[in-house]
Parts: sequence; structure tokens; C-alpha cells
Amino acid sequence: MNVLDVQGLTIRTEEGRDLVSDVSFSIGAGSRLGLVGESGSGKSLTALAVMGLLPPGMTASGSIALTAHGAPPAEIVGATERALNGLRGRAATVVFQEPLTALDPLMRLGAQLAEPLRARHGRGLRGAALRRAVEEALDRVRLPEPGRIARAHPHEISGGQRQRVALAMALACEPALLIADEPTTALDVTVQSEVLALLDTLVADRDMALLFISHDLAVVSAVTDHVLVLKDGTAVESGSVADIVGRPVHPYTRDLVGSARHLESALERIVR
Ligand SMILES: Nc1ncnc2c1ncn2[C@@H]1O[C@H](COP(=O)(O)OP(=O)(O)OP(=O)(O)O)[C@@H](O)[C@H]1O
Repeated sequence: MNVLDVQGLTIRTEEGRDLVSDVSFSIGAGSRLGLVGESGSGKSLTALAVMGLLPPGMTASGSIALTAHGAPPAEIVGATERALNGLRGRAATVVFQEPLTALDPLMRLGAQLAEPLRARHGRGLRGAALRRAVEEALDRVRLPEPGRIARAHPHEISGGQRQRVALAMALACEPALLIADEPTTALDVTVQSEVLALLDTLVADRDMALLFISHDLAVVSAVTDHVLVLKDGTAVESGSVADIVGRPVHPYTRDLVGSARHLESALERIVR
């Protein structure tokens, strides 16, 4: 059963220019697809279309079917804002490159995390039980001293910690599909691999579907099993990580393989 089924997705500007053309892919529960391509290839727009969050003036055509937790498939293309609101969170959530986009600078992190937890578990969750749920959610993303983090404001913790909080907020909704758009690009290399390892474990534990977006094929190959290569808004190649990294066919994919930063470790992982 596919959690996400995208068929012939085309994203057009008001002026009639296609930024994404006829892209198709699907992701089953527990599967992970990497969307890889250079800057401007259409990765983020594809993710935004899946969330029904395209910038004003842009339109999507084709089909984006999202199936969450045994519910019948919901069509995102052309859905009303009300229908989309019902799907965001429970069906799909997204983690962006910059966690500050998801966090309110003026609110304590615990209060922010409480919102999706209460949306998921009911407004009756409050007081000590709510505090416990917040700390458990922070603990699940391996944040030390969850009590202190819950009382902090976003600027009082590090970039890596903020991305963990953003991940905790996304997971609090228990989504069927998690979209991660360059979630580690803004982090330094050590923190990046820690967050990737965490993401890997959290997705595996929950049998979630993962759509992972990055310009870096090495990063994509560390967390996904299949890859779709985008160039100028079109899919040029797709296949298993082992095939794409080991036997790239399209010249553009070959370039991506060549420029992947930690290619050796990516290959090591595939060989393992
Ligand atoms: N709001 C917008 N208005 C007009 N054009 C846009 C808008 N957002 C993106 N684009 C254009 O659409 C194309 C695809 O952008 P998109 O952000 O999806 O690329 P990307 O592969 O995610 O790259 P990056 O990693 O740099 O975000 C680019 O040519 C970009 O300039």
C-alpha cells in the first residue's frame, strides 16, 4: 500500500512556465525515497505541492494521492484548504532546512511542542501530563535535559538541537509520511551525521514513509533506499540507491555521483 502516490505532477507558474514537469513516484509505508538534484531542480516545490503549500500563483496538476493510517486515499491536487488542514500533521508533515521556520522565536519550546501533542492526543492533555508528554517527545529525539529545553526559547539552543525539536514537533503528529527537505544542510558535518542517524532510527521505529530531499547524493544514500534524480523539473533517472550510486546511467546523475561529498562512506554503506 502506497502512502504517497504522485502521478504526472506538473507545477506551473502564473506566466505558464513549468517548473516541475510530469514527475511520478510513490512511497510505501516504511519505505524511503530520496529526491536529489541541483539547486533549482524542483525538489522543494515538489515537497510543497505534496503538502498543498505551493506559493501563491503556482498551480499543480496531475495527481498526488496521500493515504494515511488506513483512511481512503486523499487527493491533494485541487483539495480545499479545509481538507488540506485535515491532512497536514496526521497524514504528512515536513521538516525544513532551517528549523527556525517551524519555530516561533517568542514562545518557549515546550509550549510549541504542546500544540501538535494536544492536537494528536486531545485538548484534555494538560498540566503535569502535558509536561511529561513534552519531555518524552524531547527525549525521543535524544535531547539531553528535556526539562531545560522545554523552558528555553529557540535562540537559547544550538542549531542541531533546534532541528531535533523541529523533528520532535513533526513526529508528535505521528504522520504516515515525513518529508525532510535538506534537514541537515545548515548543520556542521558532525551534527549532520548525528541528526541523520536519529532520523534513520525514528523513521524505522515508526514504519513511516520518508521523502528525503537533498542536493547531496551521499546524504540521500545514507538514509534512503530509492532515489529519484531531478533536473530542471524533470525526472531523469530513478532506482535503488545501489544502482544510482554504483551504475548511474544519465550524465547528470554521473555528475552528482562524482560531486557527492562523502561518496566513499556512501559506497561503504551500500557494500555493507
Ligand atoms: N515562489 C517562487 N516563485 C517563482 N519561482 C520559484 C518560486 N519558488 C521556486 N521557484 C523556481 O522554481 C524552480 C525550482 O525551485 P525549487 O526550490 O523547487 O528547487 P530546489 O531543487 O528545491 O532547489 P533549492 O535546493 O535551491 O531549494 C527554480 O527555478 C526556482 O527559481
